[in-house]
Amino acid sequence: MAIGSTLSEHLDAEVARDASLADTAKTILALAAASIDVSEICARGALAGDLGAQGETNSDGDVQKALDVIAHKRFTEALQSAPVAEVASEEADDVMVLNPGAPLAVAIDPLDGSSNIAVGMIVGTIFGIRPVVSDPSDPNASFKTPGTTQTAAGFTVYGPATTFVVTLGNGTRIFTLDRTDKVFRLTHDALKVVATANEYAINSSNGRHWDVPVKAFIEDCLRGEEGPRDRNFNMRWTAALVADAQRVLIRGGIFLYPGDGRKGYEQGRLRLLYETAPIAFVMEQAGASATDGQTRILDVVATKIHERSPLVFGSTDDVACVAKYYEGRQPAAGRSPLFGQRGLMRS
Ligand SMILES: O=P(O)(O)OC[C@H]1O[C@](O)(COP(=O)(O)O)[C@@H](O)[C@@H]1O
Ligand SMILES: [Mg+2]
Ligand SMILES: [Mg+2]
Repeated sequence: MAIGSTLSEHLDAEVARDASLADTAKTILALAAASIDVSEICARGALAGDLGAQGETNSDGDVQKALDVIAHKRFTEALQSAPVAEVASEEADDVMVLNPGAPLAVAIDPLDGSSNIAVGMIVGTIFGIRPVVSDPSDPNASFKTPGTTQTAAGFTVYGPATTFVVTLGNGTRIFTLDRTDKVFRLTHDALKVVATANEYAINSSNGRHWDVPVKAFIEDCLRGEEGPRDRNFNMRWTAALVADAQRVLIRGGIFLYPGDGRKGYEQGRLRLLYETAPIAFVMEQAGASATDGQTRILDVVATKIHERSPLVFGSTDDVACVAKYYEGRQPAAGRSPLFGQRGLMRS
């Protein structure tokens, strides 16, 4: 597809390739339209009111900000006009029933990176689309399938530019909002994430709570050229998963939000259905990887809709390197005499 083509044109091409994606394509268009509206609000910043004003606590224990609620409302309204039967939103306790009998279910994080709202930094929206599973005895049945059942996934980044990142299982592409025509235009076709890079993202203020493999991995990165990884690393943490994910797609590197020792953080902070599974689908379709440390994220099945999952994603060699630490094959340099010498253990 030519650079500059619209998201609509891309979706038409995907449906021409696979007619079973027609409902998914309609749903993506509804999500994109809502993203443009939320983008307009973000672009007004403080002129749009106190978007960071605190309200109720959501089912995950996070205090909702005004923009969380606005985005939830706008996206669920938009999905009402799409072939979507059920929505699992971060900002709703239970699965919402929109159009009974429709074929699709959507998991959505309407506003990702909420702590950035009040300071005017990057935020986003994350979504995963999957087929409805009818089970009269379980209202959450559609969301209890592995991430591999997603027909599409993606995210919007409300940053200096608004971008819409999407996969329908045929590569990952980035579309950038053309504010003049109010359409998303293709700017990054069929992304291919580099196999390794010298950049990692982790909230290191949690370092003392990490488990041994993550501590060892980060210690070895910090040792730079003098450690077993033989090179120096740069660190980035935007506090918005979407922004870190877009950077990894374009520049490579690795992102980690592991489980840690804090109460309630045993499985990390991020939610499987509307954060880690969609990001994993986007990453794999761009040639990158995503794991919870032991298991490929796309193989994990949720047992409840707000379930959390550790998340490690990014350049394949770097993710494989973290997996080695989890397998105990790569302890931090200096931890054991066996691994203490530079160059003995290379990733
Ligand atoms: O505040 P922390 O622990 O650094 O966590 C930041 C992470 O939490 C999130 O903000 C969670 O998403 P929400 O803002 O949608 O709850 C991610 O975007 C981000 O990567
Ligand atoms: Mg989020
Ligand atoms: Mg959120």
